[in-house]
Amino acid sequence: MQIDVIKGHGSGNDFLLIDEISNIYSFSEEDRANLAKVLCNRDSELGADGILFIMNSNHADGRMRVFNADGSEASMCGNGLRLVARYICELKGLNEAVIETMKAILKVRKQEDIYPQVHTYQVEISPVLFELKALPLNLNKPTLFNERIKELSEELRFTALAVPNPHLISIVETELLENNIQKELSEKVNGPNDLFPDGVNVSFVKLLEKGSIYVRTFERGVGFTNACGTAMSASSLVTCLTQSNDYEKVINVYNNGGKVQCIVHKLDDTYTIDLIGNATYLYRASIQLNLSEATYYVSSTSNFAEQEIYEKLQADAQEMIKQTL
Ligand SMILES: N[C@@H](CCC[C@H](N)C(=O)O)C(=O)O
Repeated sequence: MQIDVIKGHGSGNDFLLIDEISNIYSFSEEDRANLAKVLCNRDSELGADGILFIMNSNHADGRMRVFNADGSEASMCGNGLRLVARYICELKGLNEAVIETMKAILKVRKQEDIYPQVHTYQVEISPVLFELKALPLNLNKPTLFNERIKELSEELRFTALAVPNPHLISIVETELLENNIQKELSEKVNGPNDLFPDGVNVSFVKLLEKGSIYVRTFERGVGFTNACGTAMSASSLVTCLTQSNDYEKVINVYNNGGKVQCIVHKLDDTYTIDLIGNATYLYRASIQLNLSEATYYVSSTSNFAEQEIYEKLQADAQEMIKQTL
């Protein structure tokens, strides 16, 4: 069969967008998982961190389903939602929209460019849940805020939250970004395990200066990615809870793929986060696919001329990381 995809990225977290609004593909659930495994394979022609299926919704302007590179489905994807926001807004001629995700209907809107000529979208990250059963995390306590998990590390402190995909966040010093600790501990908990039956995304966060943080994430179902939007949002919230940053103020979040901005809102005990950043298209591709044999080839591509401009944002972000990390 032939399918058309757009490859795009948010902060270098790259995805294949498949439009099931304009095309009738009729994928089974098994097909979706297999598509993710086959097309996202980095040794194949396309390769990506995941697939974003863009679908019609009965309750919203569109619906997003996210599959990680290993074929697992995630409840949410912040960087991916910016790409889907752009796709749906452009398809339907909107400046703002609501998009159905697995666990919530979320507001998205086109934003002022975060960097000259870089397509920029703002997406809502919500609901935010601290109850350990929401991740789930099997510890004998209701929540985990800046505390040790003895099974994982004697030294590090963690906060666990679901936004609503599961995240484990640790605020660290630079030395801890320079060794293998994050990879080693992430590999223990990334996939299903006794502590996190559904696995977890693991982020190390370094405070750079007031209003600026650096976040690196080992993602469930993928491994280290250039950036993870939900992780950067969750990390921003954790730095507000620890009083290193302020609610309602822009937090610049640097990552290995560039930079986004987060604004954390607190209303009584309810938190929501605005995630603002690029939604960059790389190219459009037509694929000839043989799913039963798990093979495909790309029959044609056409480039969007957006990456060169994005790389200026990325170079500025890398300079900031180099100077402050
Ligand atoms: N990179 C995404 C998150 C994708 C899902 C994640 N790997 C999970 O399994 O929860 C983002 O930008 O939020």
